[in-house]
Amino acid sequence: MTNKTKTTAASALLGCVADDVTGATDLAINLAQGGMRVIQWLQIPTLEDLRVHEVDAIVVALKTRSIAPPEAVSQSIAAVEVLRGHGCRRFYFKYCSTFDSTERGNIGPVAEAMIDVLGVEQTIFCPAFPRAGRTVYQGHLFVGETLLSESGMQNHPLNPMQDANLVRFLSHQVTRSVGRLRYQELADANSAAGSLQKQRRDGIAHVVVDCVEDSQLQTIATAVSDMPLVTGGSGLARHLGDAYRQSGLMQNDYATSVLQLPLGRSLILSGSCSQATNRQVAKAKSFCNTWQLDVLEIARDPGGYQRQLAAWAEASDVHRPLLIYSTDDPDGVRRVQQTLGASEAAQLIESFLGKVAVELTADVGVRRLIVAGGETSGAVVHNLGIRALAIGPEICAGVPWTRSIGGPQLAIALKSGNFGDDNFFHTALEMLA
Ligand SMILES: Nc1ncnc2c1ncn2[C@@H]1O[C@H](COP(=O)(O)OP(=O)(O)OP(=O)(O)O)[C@@H](O)[C@H]1O
Ligand SMILES: O=C(O)[C@@H](O)C(=O)CO
Repeated sequence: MTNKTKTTAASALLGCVADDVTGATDLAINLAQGGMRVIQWLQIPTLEDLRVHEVDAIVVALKTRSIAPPEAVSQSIAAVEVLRGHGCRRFYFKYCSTFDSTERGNIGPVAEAMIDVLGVEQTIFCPAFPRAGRTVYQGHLFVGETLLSESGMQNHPLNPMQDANLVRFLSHQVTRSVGRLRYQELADANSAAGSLQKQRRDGIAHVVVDCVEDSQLQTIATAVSDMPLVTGGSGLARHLGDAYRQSGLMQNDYATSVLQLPLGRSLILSGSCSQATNRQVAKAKSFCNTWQLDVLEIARDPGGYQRQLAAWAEASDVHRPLLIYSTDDPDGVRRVQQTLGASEAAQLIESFLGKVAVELTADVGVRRLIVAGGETSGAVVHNLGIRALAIGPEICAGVPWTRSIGGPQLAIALKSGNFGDDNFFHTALEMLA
């Protein structure tokens, strides 16, 4: 992405709407690695905003994964309208590679509303991201070697995933029929495109796509390059640049940006309760000043608790990163939820971590910020008033360092709950050392 301010940037080809902030960053780095220039907005931009940055792909990060379906639909469509108004000709709806949703939505309702507003007959559902261990076979989603519903995601605090059969699960969320693009049809792009076409003729609007390896993502990207709307995780996005170049929609292949990232103290805020984040937090305790949030105490006296935490941060060793977390195992989460209610607890923690981010960047000199968890990240960037992100180098599959545009000058890494190996936090901070 160029940083030059222009008033007449050409229209971006691809307009993307992501249902959470870490998912959007994951999408952005994958598009960038496919040779596209990308900007990520943290709220719906204005047409004026979009004229300033010359890019090939615009990613709009919403926080619609866990809200009521009508509200998710209305925000997503508002984003699509701006992207279409800007001149985008291809659209991408990004959700989690673990298909995070409930029987009511929001993946199905949002995709269906996008189908309607864009006037298309069909879209695909491709959560697969083999490089991050997400594969789909016979319509079933796997995390590593395990079915989604046995992967730990069945205990998710907001959207427990208890059915790995995506055709069945998606069917509960949509009004039109759901089909499959089968493993056997992925031998080449023509065979995949042929199957999609046949299903389109048969009136199948939603097609769940099998995919167990990266080369199949390439095949799928080529097969769908003429589809106005695709939906999925971020794996497919890595191959869209090539597919669009092959079909003549894009000419250039851009290298990923080298970003100047600010110097200052490091802070890790973790609100994800995924198995991966639990392991990463456990590892990070050895090199961080560490504070585990007492959620019930926050509920009792949020102001007093925040003052205690700020005093601790102020007094702590400036050479060690700060680690503040509500991350807990399923029993700990259950105890909190039984007392406060699941969504009340979530909102309380998110808003508290958002305020902590504001206070510690303003008062303690934090300039490098890592946030774990999509909902948590959404709350933190909104509290900080950051408008957009420039995408930098990749830390691990799906997680880049980024630089804030608007709000405080920060290097920020937004980590999806399930991403990264056990040493993720250390690796991320070492990259900036
Ligand atoms: N100890 C806790 N008890 C109850 N709820 C918690 C606790 N800690 C965090 N939460 C809530 O759980 C939710 C975790 O969602 P979040 O999206 O941040 O992480 P994730 O789902 O693991 O990540 P991703 O969406 O990137 O996969 C947040 O709303 C958070 O506030
Ligand atoms: O697709 C993924 O797994 C992530 O980008 C994500 O959305 C997790 O919240």
